[in-house]
Amino acid sequence: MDNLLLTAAQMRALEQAAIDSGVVTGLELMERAGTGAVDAILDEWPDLAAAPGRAVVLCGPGNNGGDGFVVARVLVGRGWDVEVFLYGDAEKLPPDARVNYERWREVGEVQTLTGRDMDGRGYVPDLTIDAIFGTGLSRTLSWELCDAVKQYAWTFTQGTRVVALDIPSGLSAESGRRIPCADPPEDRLAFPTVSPAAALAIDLTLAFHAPKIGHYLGDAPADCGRLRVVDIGLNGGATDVETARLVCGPFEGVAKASGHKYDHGHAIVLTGGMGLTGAARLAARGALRIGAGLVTCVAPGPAMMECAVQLTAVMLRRCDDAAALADLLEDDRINALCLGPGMGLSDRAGDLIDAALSARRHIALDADALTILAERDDPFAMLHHDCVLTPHGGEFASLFPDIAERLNVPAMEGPAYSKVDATRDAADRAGCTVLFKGMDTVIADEKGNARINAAVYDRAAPWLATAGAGDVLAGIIAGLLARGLSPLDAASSAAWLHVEAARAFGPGLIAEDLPEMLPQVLAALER
Ligand SMILES: NC(=O)C1=CN([C@@H]2O[C@H](COP(=O)(O)OP(=O)(O)OC[C@H]3O[C@@H](n4cnc5c(N)ncnc54)[C@H](OP(=O)(O)O)[C@@H]3O)[C@@H](O)[C@H]2O)[C@@H](O)CC1
Ligand SMILES: [K+]
Repeated sequence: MDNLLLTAAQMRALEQAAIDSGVVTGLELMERAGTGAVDAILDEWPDLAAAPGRAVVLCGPGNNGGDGFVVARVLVGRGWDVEVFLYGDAEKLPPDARVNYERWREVGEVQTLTGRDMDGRGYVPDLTIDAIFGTGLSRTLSWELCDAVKQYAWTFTQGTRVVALDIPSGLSAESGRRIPCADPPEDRLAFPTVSPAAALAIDLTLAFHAPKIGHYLGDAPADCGRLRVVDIGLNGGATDVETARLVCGPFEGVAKASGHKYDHGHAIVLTGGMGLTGAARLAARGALRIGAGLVTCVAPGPAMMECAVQLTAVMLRRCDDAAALADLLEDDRINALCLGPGMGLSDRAGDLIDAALSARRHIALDADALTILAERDDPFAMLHHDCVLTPHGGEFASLFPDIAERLNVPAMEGPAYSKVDATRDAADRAGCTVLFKGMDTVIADEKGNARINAAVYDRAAPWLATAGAGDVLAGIIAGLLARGLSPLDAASSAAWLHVEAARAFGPGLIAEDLPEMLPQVLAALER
């Protein structure tokens, strides 16, 4: 289950296609955006609807600024007192924005958005509208703009509701990251520049038509405040360019159909040595709770007793070396493996990984398995398209150093390289599905499909940052692979369920709780 997210270029293409087809003009879309924004704001804060107040609208040089002029005019029409500032040259506004600039000029003044005078208005507005940049931001922001917005924000953000039109100004609609501000002049070096997106402390972001990919990545969830979508009457989201989708639920196959236990697969989880089996046992519990028919922990001799006293429904087999694992995998009912949690970095662990990869099963590779691969000359030589790699940021940088470097350099111009691009490139190189963890988990496969499982906005799950949570995720993936989901669907569903389990438990969560919350999460899906 998923929802389409758009790049800035796709949004422009949709808009252009609608305009070219003659069903709507750009001016009508801008009117709908501005009117829809005011409706959404007054719906969000009924006190503002009940008593019109004072607003400040900060407009920029493109169509986002045009939306701002519409908002200003509509607010005045509803009894508001509005001041408008423009960053840029009114003569150079694009045509639709220019029309709305002129319409606004019939209603009120336009002041210049500079550092001067921004901090001395003599009142605190009830509402501030950020309409400086939208999806067209394409390069480093000038110091003068950043300074002006900072001065305004420092004086007024306490007490004013701040709303960003489409996306907070300064954020890339592709990467969700802040595009840097230019360095200050020599005599202002002591005054740090701050991105308008951060300085304004935005309470609400109103995305027009659909969320953009950047709304769910990088700095955006912290900078956007709440995120709402404003319908501007554009049809659908179909584009001919591959894009990313937001994971909004588990994929087909997670709900359990009737059948014998072997119809639901047999997952095995390789443990570490004595004293190091906890991570694998957590993973195994996740695999079993998500419905794998059978789950077996596979442990070396010295760790057998430790596992035996802890496991009941999860089965246990001894396996001392790669040859023993290869023998075990002669049983073709074993259809999925989980490798890595607590496995250690020994040569034995490396040999076990090779034996597993040679046996061509569905395999979730996590933690130590990723570290072992990253140390190899060719980490991806033995991977195949039934594998899922689940790196966090550090593991991703070890496995794909050049891709991580490209992702981490500040984006000076658009469209910015995003975590979606990076994960897609990583999956292409690895030849399998990659799940790049974070609050903005991105899942991509080797065919170019990409999805975002966002634990942000009203799905925030801060309690997931706890030891062992990643091991459970790897186990849930292995369980879903055993049940026959494709690597992309297994990884996406697992990421979604993992966040839902954390949210269902709430504060105080520890990793052991995650598998135990899955029945409740699954039951809620059936209601
Ligand atoms: N698509 C749709 O369906 C609809 C879109 N709508 C709205 O339009 C918005 C997109 O409009 P947009 O393309 O004009 O982009 P926007 O962000 O306003 O500004 C770009 C301008 O800024 C300039 N510029 C760029 N970077 C800069 C910098 N660092 N410093 C200084 N200047 C910089 C750039 O100049 P240039 O690069 O051309 O030199 C250009 O002039 C979208 O977010 C939504 O709000 C709605 O009306 C409803 C329908
Ligand atoms: K904006």
